Amino acid sequence: MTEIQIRMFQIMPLGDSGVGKTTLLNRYIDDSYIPEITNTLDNLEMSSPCVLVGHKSDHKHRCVSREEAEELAKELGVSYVEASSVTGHNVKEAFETLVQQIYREKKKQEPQKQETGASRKCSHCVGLCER
Ligand SMILES: Nc1nc2c(ncn2[C@@H]2O[C@H](COP(=O)(O)OP(=O)(O)OP(=O)(O)O)[C@@H](O)[C@H]2O)c(=O)[nH]1
Repeated sequence: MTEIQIRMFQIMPLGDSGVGKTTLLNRYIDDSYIPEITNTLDNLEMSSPCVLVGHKSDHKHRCVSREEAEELAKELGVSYVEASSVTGHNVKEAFETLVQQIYREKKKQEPQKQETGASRKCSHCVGLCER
């Protein structure tokens, strides 16, 4: 019988107010876009694993060039993905890139541990099923 492992991760979108954290999550979770969303967060700090998302890639006018953003991602040592909650472009990829990084980190932290059967860590937001 095929063994299925379920891992649960907590993730957190970070960024200035209005960059589109809520809409990005909505697009990923519900595949929906609701443009009028009230502000939900002020500033927060957090450590890696992290993916830098160049959001609103559908926008006609860029605030930051791809080169600048890629340079920043390199400095920070994180992956860079350009995405849009309006069109859904690369939204899935952004979250999957993050989950892959989390998974790699966990593997590094637990190199000896062989898990069998279902394993459950903490709840919220994203679950990854491996076959
Ligand atoms: N063009 C474009 N606009 C977007 C996109 N995503 C969000 N927006 C716009 O940006 C606004 C802010 O989006 P939110 O998701 O509320 O931003 P937030 O980062 O959660 O904001 P806070 O709650 O203040 O932290 C939305 O009302 C949309 O008008 C996108 O992919 N493309």
